[in-house]
Amino acid sequence: MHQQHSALIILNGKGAGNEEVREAIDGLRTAGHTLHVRVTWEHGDAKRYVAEAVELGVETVVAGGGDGTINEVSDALSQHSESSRPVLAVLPLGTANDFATACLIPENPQSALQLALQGRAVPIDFARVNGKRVFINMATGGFGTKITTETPEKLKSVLGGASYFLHGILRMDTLKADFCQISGPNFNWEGKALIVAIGNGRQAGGGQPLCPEARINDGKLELRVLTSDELLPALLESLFKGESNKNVIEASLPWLEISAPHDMTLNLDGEPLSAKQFRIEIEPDAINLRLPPNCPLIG
Ligand SMILES: Nc1ncnc2c1ncn2[C@@H]1O[C@H](COP(=O)(O)OP(=O)(O)OP(=O)(O)O)[C@@H](O)[C@H]1O
Repeated sequence: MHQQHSALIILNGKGAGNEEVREAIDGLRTAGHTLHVRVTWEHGDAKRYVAEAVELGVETVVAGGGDGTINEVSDALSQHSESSRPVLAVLPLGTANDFATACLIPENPQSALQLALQGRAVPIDFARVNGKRVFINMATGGFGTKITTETPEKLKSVLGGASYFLHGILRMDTLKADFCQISGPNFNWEGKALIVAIGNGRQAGGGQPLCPEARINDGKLELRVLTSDELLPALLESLFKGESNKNVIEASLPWLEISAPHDMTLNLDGEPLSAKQFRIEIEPDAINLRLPPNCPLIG
């Protein structure tokens, strides 16, 4: 017998006018599924809608947007007890959609919503930062200043073509290598870091596989640190292509701590966080996510 499902879809306002989404939702409602739709206008809206979804007792919360929306929805879900958390699903409507792309979640709204309602729910890990916020894809960081303008002209003039990647990944307009210490179980490193990538997922910055071995359900974070004062194109290429290089430090850890004498900025799936100390810890199997059967991020 055809099974009916319930979901609350949190649509980022930027994608609210999408006709394909409207048609797909109409079709699924006609087929008997219960779909509540809520549209965000600004940061913070997703949190209220997640609370409403928990109250309604829907099976699934669908994050309709880009990586920033998935991050906001995941973080809001992490604030509810594990037993009351609905299953998470993704309707990719962002610009880059790095998490959805790496998971092979379909781009087409009709297929993405079918998966969101009927797909296999797989337990995946949360990465929690300083005991508070969580991310499910990637934290990327470095030392510099956060972007102040839409076009990072300063970065472009210094780095040329590489600026696009750095801006997309780090959301910074200046970048310099600086001293930091990173530790975890049986792991200690200190030195000058230019870029730090901590992956639960694999890619960021519009298709850059910074943490190519990461799995979202392995209880581990994949750490990759680019250590150099010089932004040599070859080094960047190694980092972006996931190749080994003597200037790239790699480790796979259930938790890690970073401390630095100067403020460091981490971009948590689009959300910047500046501090001198970070502790990032995996919470294994913290949330169920609807994934296609061929998802390569599942170990
Ligand atoms: N109606 C709205 N208009 C503009 N921005 C919004 C709206 N509602 C929420 N936001 C903000 O949008 C941001 C999330 O955007 P999101 O990352 O989903 O899109 P994107 O940047 O296009 O995607 P990607 O990161 O995949 O490129 C959040 O910071 C959120 O506060």
